[in-house]
Amino acid sequence: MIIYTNKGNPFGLKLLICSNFAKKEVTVKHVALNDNEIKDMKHLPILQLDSGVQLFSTDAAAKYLLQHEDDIVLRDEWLEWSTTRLAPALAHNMVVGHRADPNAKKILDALVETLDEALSKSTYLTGDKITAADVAVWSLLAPEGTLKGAQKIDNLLRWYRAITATPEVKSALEILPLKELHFTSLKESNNYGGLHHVVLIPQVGDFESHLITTDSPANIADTVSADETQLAKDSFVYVKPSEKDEPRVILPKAGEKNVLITSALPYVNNIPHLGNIIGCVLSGDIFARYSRQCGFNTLYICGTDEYGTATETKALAENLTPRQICDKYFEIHNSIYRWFGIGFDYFGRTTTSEQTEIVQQMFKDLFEAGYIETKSVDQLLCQKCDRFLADRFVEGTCPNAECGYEDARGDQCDACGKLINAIELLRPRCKICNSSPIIRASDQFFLDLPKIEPTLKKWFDETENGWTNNARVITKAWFREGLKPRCITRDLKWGIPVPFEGFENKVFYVWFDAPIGYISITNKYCKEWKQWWQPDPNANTKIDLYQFMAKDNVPFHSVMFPATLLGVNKGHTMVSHIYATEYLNYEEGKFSKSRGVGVFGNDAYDTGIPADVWRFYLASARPEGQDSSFSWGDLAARNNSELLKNFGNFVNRALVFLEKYFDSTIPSLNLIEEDYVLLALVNREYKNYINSMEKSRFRDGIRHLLSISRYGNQYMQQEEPWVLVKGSDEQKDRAGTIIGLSCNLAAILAGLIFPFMPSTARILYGQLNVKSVSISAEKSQLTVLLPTGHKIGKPVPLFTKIEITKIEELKKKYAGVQQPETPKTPIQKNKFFTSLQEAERAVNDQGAKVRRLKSSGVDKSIWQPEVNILLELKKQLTALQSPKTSVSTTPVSESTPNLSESSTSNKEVEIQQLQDEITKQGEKVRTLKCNAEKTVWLPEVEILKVLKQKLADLTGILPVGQKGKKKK
Ligand SMILES: Nc1ncnc2c1ncn2[C@@H]1O[C@H](COP(=O)(O)OC(=O)[C@@H](N)CCS)[C@@H](O)[C@H]1O
Repeated sequence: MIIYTNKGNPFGLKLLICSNFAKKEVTVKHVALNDNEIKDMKHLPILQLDSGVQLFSTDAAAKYLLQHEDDIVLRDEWLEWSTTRLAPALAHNMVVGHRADPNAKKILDALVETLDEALSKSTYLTGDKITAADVAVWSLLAPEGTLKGAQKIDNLLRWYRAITATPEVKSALEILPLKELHFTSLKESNNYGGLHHVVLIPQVGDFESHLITTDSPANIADTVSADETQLAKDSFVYVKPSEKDEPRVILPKAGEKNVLITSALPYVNNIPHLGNIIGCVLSGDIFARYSRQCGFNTLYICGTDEYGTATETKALAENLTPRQICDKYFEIHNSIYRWFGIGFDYFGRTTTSEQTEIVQQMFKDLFEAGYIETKSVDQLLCQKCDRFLADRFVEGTCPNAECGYEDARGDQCDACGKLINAIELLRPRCKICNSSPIIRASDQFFLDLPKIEPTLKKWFDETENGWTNNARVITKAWFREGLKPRCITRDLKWGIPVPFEGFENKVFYVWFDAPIGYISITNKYCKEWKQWWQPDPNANTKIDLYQFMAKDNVPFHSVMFPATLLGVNKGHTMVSHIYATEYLNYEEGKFSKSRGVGVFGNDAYDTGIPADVWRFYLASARPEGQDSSFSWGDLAARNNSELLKNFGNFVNRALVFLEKYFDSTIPSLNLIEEDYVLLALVNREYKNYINSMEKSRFRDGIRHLLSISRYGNQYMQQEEPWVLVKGSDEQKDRAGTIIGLSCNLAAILAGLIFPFMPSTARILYGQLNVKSVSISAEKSQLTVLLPTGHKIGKPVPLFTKIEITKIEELKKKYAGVQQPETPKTPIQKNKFFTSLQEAERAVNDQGAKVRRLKSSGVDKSIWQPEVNILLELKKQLTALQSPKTSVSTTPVSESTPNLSESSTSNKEVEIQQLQDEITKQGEKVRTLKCNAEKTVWLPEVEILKVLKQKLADLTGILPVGQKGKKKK
C-alpha cells in the first residue's frame, strides 16, 4: 500500500499511524498537489491499496485499515467529529488567524471541552484501547501548538502523552515529523497558541473547504471496480413486486425470519419527552418499519408501564386515584405516539388481568425452582406519613463517595448513574413531607441471581454479539461485580399482589413486572401469544427478539428479565438483540417538565413542524455512541439542507422533468458505462444502509440514503438532461435514460426513507405511482423499480423551509422560565392564603380528597399524608379566623398585589421559600428534640422562631402560638 501525502499533512500522519496499528506495510510518498506522479490529484492524502484502488476519504481508509475494532459506532462518531467539526474549527483558527470569526474561538473551546470531558470518563475515546478515533483526533492536535493556552485539558494531555508514547506513533513521526509552523497572528487573536503541525495544502487558500471535501465523491467513481459495475448491470432488471396480504393477526411462520420487536414500556405517569421518544418507541418503530420493508414477518409490541410508586406520586399530585392517572396518561401517550406515526402492532398496558396472571405464575415457577429466597429488609419508614417509603418517595445524598450528589433518588443517582438501595442514601428525606425517615425491618422476596448466574452468563456469552456496545459493557460490569440477590417485592398497594400467604399486603416491584409486560401485552394482542413467547420447539419457528431502550434500562433487560425467564425454564424467547441508546439531552441540558425546559411529545405537535421532520431529526441526532443533544439550529439545518436541498430537490427535479418532457412516463433506459458506475456507487450506499439498519445504527442509515440523493443531484448536474432534451434525437434519448434512471433512484429513496418518514414516503409513493418499495436486504442491489412505460403521478415538493425566525421563537419558548428552583417536595402542601374564603375552599377540597381516598379503599399509607395536609390547612384557617391576624379584613386595594393570583409575584415566591424553610427547620427541631440535648436543639428553635417571625412580617399573619403579639 502507498500513502501519498504532502508534508506536514495531519491526515497523512493519521493514515500512517493507523497502518502501523494495523501492522500493514506501507510506503509513504511525499507529493505535492497535481504532482505528475498522480494525475489530476486534487486531494491529499490518498491511501492506495495493493489492488490499485485509491481511498480519498481518510476516515474510510482508517476504517478499512482497522476493521476489527470493538465499538465501531462510537469510533465512527468520533471519526466524523474529528473530520467535520474539529478539523474545520482548527483550520479556521490556524489559517485566518486574527481575522477569525469571534465565535470560532468559542467553538474551539467547546470542542476541546467535549474532548477533555470524554477523556475524563475513559482512557481513550471509545474505551480502554486506542482506536482509529484516537489516532484521527490526536493527529490534529498539538499541546504546545493548537492547544497552547487552552484551559482544563488535563485528561486530554494525559491521553495525548499516552498515544505519543506508543511505538506506532513514534515510528510514524520518524517518517512524517510534525512540522511546527508559527502563526504569530493567531497567538494574538486567541489563547490557542501559534504552533501547529497542520500544514494542509497551503498552496490552496481555501483551507476549510479542503478539509470538508476530503470525502468528495468527485473522484470516488475511480474507486469502483469492474466487478461492482458488472454486478450493478446484472441486477438492474425489472422484477415485478410480489404482493403480500396483511394477516389480521401476525403470527410466527415456520421457516421465515420472525422478528419480534419490543420498545421499553414508558412510565404512564408523565408526558414523554423527545429523549424518551427516540430512546424507545421511535427507535423500535424505525426498526419495525425497516424489518417489514425487508419482508420479514414482524411484530412490534409496546405499552405503558403503569405500576410503581411514580404512579402513586402522580396520583397524589393530581388529586386522582392511581387508576385514574393510568387511564388519563395512557390516552396521552397513545395520542402522542399516534401523532409521531409510531406503528405498533399493539400498544397495551401493564395493569391487566393477563399481566397479573403471568407475573404471579412466573413468581410461583421461580419459587418452585428454588430461585426465590426471603430476607428481612431494612426499609425507610416515614413516621409522619405512616408509610414505608418506596424508592421514588425518598431522596438523599448519593452514597457513592466520588459522587455525593445531594438529590439522588431512592433507586438510582441521576448524577453518577449508580443503582442505589434507598437505605444506603446519606441524609435521606421523605419526598412527601421532607422529614427524615427511620429504618424499619420488613420481610421481602428476593430473586436469587447468584444461583442463576452460571446459566445466565453462558447465555450472555452466546448472545452479546448482537447487542449494542453500551448494553454489553453495562452487563459485563454487572457480572464483574458479581450478581447479588435482588429484592422483587415492596410494601405498597399499587402493584401486582404477591400470591403468598403472609405477603398479601405486598406487591411486586415494578421492575420485576414491567418486562413481563411484553409477554402479557402480546397475550392481549392475540390468543396465540405463546407462539411468539414460548414457541413449540418442534414448530421450526425461530424468533429473533429485538429490544429497544436507553442505557438506564439495560440491566433489567440483560440481567433481571433473562434471569427470570431462565429460572422459570419454560422455553421462553430470549432477547437476541438489545439495542440501547445513550441519552438525548436538550440543548446541552436535561429535559425538565417542571422547569419548562425541553420539548415534550405534545409540544412537538404545537410547533407546526410535521411529525415526519421530527422523526427524521430525532433519528439523525439519535444518541448512538454517546449522549447527544437536541438543538433547534440543527433541526432547522437538517430540514433545510438535507431534506429540502438534497433529498427533496433531487426527487422533485427528477419527477418534474419526467412530467415536463416525457409525459410523466418512463422512457426506454439505455444505460451506458458511467450510469453503471453510478449504480455501483448507489449499491455501495444501499448495502451500507442495510448493514447499518440491521444493527440499528440509524444515523449511518440516514447518511447512506442521503449519499444516494447526493449522487443523484451530482449526476443530474453533470449530465445536464435539460440541455440534452433540446438536442439531437440521440441526445434526447440520453436525456430520457438519465431521467428514467433518476426516477428509479427516487423510487429506491422512497423505500429507504420510509422507516424514518413514513408519511413523506407514502406521499412520494403516490407521486411515483407505486404501492410501496421494498428493501432487498439479501441482495442490496438496485433493480428497475419503474420500468419503461410506467406512468408517474403528480410531483409536488415534499418539504418546506423552516425559517430561522421560527427557530428563534421556538428556542425561546422551550428554554424554560426563569423561576426559583422548584421546591424539593413535589407535593405543595404549604399554601399561603390571602382570604378566609380561599382557605376555607382549600380545607373543603382537601377534606373531600381525604374522604374520596379513604372510601376508594386505598392503603392508609396513601391517605395518611393527605390527612396531614388537611390538618395543616385547618391550622392555617384557624389562624386566619382570628380577627387580629386575618388579612381578609384588609381590603385588597389596586396597589396591593393580589397574592392569590396564579402568576408568581416576588413576594409570593419569598413567602413560599420561607414556608419551605420553616417546614424543614420544624422537622429538624422535632428530630433533634427526640435525639439530642436541649443545648443542641434550643438554638434551632430560636432559628425557627426567627423564620416564623419573618413570615409573619411578610404576610401580616402572626405565627401560630403568638396570636397575642402585635402585628407589624
Ligand atoms: N434522555 C433520554 N434519552 C433517551 N432515552 C431516554 C432518556 N430518558 C429516558 N429514556 C428512555 O426512555 C424510555 C422510557 O423511559 P421511562 O422512564 O418512561 O420508563 C422506563 O424506564 C421504564 N418504565 C421501562 C420499563 S420496560 C426508557 O427506555 C428510557 O431508557
